[in-house]
Amino acid sequence: MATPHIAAEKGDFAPAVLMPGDPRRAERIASLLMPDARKVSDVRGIGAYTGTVNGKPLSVMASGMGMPSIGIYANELFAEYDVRRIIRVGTAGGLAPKVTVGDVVIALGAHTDSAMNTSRIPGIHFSAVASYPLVAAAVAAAGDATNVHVAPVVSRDHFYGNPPEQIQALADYGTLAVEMEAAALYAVAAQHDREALAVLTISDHLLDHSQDMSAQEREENFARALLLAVAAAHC
Ligand SMILES: O=P(O)(O)O[C@H]1O[C@H](CO)[C@@H](O)[C@H]1O
Ligand SMILES: O=c1cc[nH]c(=O)[nH]1
Repeated sequence: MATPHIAAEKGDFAPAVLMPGDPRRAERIASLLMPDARKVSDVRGIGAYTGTVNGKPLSVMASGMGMPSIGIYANELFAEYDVRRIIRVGTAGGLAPKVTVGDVVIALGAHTDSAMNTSRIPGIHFSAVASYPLVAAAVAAAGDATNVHVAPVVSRDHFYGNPPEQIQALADYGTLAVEMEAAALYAVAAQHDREALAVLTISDHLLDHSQDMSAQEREENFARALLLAVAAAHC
């Protein structure tokens, strides 16, 4: 049984899926975590892998970039493959002085400028929030690490051209980072009565670009976030 975007059989996916944006990061995570990983789909070059970690089943699949893309994959995984939880393992731009490059943000909620959530419930400003048990598991796995934060992020439709006054206002409201998928993921999970979380590594900083990661570093630097994501996947 296939969907328009996933060529896999029912049962090919584990109940928990780790979902980075980058297909190469997905491949890296799968080979790092799961020596027994097998590729279960490769439509559009979006590899999906299933194996086990410490004897527990896990899948890894990329989302591509942006809310429409993650919305498609999350919908198909929840609706057709009986996936119960998706944990995004992404990168994000820091937007407040409190975070630095390499820090991890557990995204408690996600503001958005996307019409995808505005149009969900007419007349309502939808609150895109993470699933509490997954947040709790990730926080517990972080222990007393000082470079792990639990806070709202903003999911934007545009990568380029963040309006400075908007970024400042978001920071004033306690928002720590900007990325492009969490708000849609949280909404799709709520729609399907499933669970979701985004664990984000700060890859660059909007206020100081001197420490920004290269494309290669963005593909490779996810070890700390991965520990928290696996804890949430298997809680
Ligand atoms: O590194 P990923 O997980 O793709 O996440 C971030 O990077 C991409 C932009 O470069 C967007 O998808 C954004 O959300
Ligand atoms: O600045 C950034 C970095 C990663 N992802 C984003 O969407 N923005």
